[in-house]
Amino acid sequence: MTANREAPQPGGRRSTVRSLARLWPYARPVRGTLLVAALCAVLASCFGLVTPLALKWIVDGPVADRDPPGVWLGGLVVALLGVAEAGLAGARRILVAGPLAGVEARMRSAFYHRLQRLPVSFHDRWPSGQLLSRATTDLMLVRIFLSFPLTFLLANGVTILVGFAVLLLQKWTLGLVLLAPVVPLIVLCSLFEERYSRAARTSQDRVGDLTTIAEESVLGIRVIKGFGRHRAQESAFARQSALLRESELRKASLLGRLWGLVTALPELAIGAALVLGVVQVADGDLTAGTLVAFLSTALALRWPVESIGFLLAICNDAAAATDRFFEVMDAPQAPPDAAPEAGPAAGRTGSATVRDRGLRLAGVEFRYPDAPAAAPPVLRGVDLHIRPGETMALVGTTGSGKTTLTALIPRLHDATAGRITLDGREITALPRARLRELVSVAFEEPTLFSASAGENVLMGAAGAGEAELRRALAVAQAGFVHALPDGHRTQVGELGLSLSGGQRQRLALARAVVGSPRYLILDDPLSALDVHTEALVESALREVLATTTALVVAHRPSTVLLADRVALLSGGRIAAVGTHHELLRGNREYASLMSGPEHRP
Ligand SMILES: Nc1ncnc2c1ncn2[C@@H]1O[C@H](COP(=O)(O)OP(=O)(O)OP(=O)(O)O)[C@@H](O)[C@H]1O
Repeated sequence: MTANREAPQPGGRRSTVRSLARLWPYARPVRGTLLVAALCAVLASCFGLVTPLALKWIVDGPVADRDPPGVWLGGLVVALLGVAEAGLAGARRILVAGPLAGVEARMRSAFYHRLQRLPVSFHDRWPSGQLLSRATTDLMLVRIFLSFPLTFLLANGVTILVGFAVLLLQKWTLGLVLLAPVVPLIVLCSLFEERYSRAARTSQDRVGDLTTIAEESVLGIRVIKGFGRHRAQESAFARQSALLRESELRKASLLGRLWGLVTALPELAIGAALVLGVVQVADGDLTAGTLVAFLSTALALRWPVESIGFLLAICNDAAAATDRFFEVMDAPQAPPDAAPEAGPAAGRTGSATVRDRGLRLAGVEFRYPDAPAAAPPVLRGVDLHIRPGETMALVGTTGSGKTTLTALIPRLHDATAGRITLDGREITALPRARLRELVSVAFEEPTLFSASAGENVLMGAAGAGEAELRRALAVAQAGFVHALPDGHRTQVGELGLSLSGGQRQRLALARAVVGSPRYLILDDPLSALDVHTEALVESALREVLATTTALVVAHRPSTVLLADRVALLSGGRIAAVGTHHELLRGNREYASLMSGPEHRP
């Protein structure tokens, strides 16, 4: 059980700066704070650079003149500079912490909002771990970038420029010696950036794959235990974990090598400047104080220069995270709702001619977006009319497209051709919210949420209250809810796994009927019930079905008998429509499906 769906891979070489620039709309509201924080960092660095000048003054002044009060004064100035530097660094951190946590939270909300609105076909394609890791680890990397490297790249850049200006002013010959490593460092950094950005992307994609395996293992723990697959699952996890470790080590090795060179080259230059400086002092071309100040300034520039390596690394991690974030944010959304119609008829479905009323599918074709080009559509030329108040059973072999067809009516997928109308009105012309008020669905797999049993049911209809909840629970024969410790307020646990399959199915059914929808779509709603409960649910459902127009996917005669007519789906088309008995007598495929191959006309 490893991730078999793959998130789309990025194509081509990307630019770190262009990727990071896309964060601007999210960072914009806190730009003032970021600017003040950057100023604090620049000021702190500048104080660090003033300290060597104070040292020069102490060495060439009070020390040379043997003036103890002067030395004390100099010491006090140096101490105050240090305190100011530390205070500014602390202030910067405090300033950015709150606003940037806000940026991260806003990005996460925007991401979640987007996920909720992306079409089902997107979620069919993307592994859940890839989405989870983008919403968590990647956004954390983005916050780290905004709070640390963004300001420090600016502050360190300014510090390096000011520092070198001071060095050149103090003694330009020695300054040039220190500038010698600049060109090799630029070449090294650009080589590093190219390689590290690829490694960062690989690593973050692997975090997503690992998250998918972990999530599947937790959700599928019953299957894993039931089939004794924990060792196989563990080795799948270990393999993915090893891949992640490998890419993390690659990142560490690239950063280690860069850091080594970024540290060594300036150290060599400082060593050379020291030797040259001492010779110049001996020759009387330079004062000892200037040499001390020069070397102190050079040493104060060590951190801004050495930090370039890991600041670049964090920038690349954040750029990969930003790309991954926007891959989801840029994914095409479901087409927008049609513009609302003006006038009193807007939003109503009741103005149809008698012929059009009810649910009608005309020439409907559907192909999954990721199906191979050569594969035939799952549904083609589907024509079906369910009259108002009628219940139609949909029967077909497994994989014939029944679930696919039911998904087209609430527009979980859009038909690739043909028309679906409710009381003569095309579903694509209805706002989705209105469509989903009119059409209610109980899926074959009854998904529940970490909420109370009652809240799970009431999700089926906005504004429904206690009375509707009780009625829906009664219809779905879900009276077991009242016997739970807190009645319908009892939490049902993640995915409802604390309930039996039949109990989950009855809650899902209650959710579908709670809003007394005008159209009801039930995908094999009774499959997990025992014969006794099934009979009870069926008799209650008959009452609900009498007041709605319903399409019920059925595998068993008992479910089919709830329907007025039956449609047989075969080869992607509606092959026959009639009553259960008519089809049983006249259609060999139907008879075989309902009763086994021995039941032939
Ligand atoms: N998300 C998807 N992407 C691509 N193909 C899909 C997808 N979902 C289903 N299919 C394919 O569409 C076809 C119809 O599937 P569907 O689930 O509609 O069948 P069904 O009649 O409901 O089957 P069952 O009775 O077993 O529930 C199958 O061949 C299936 O492999």
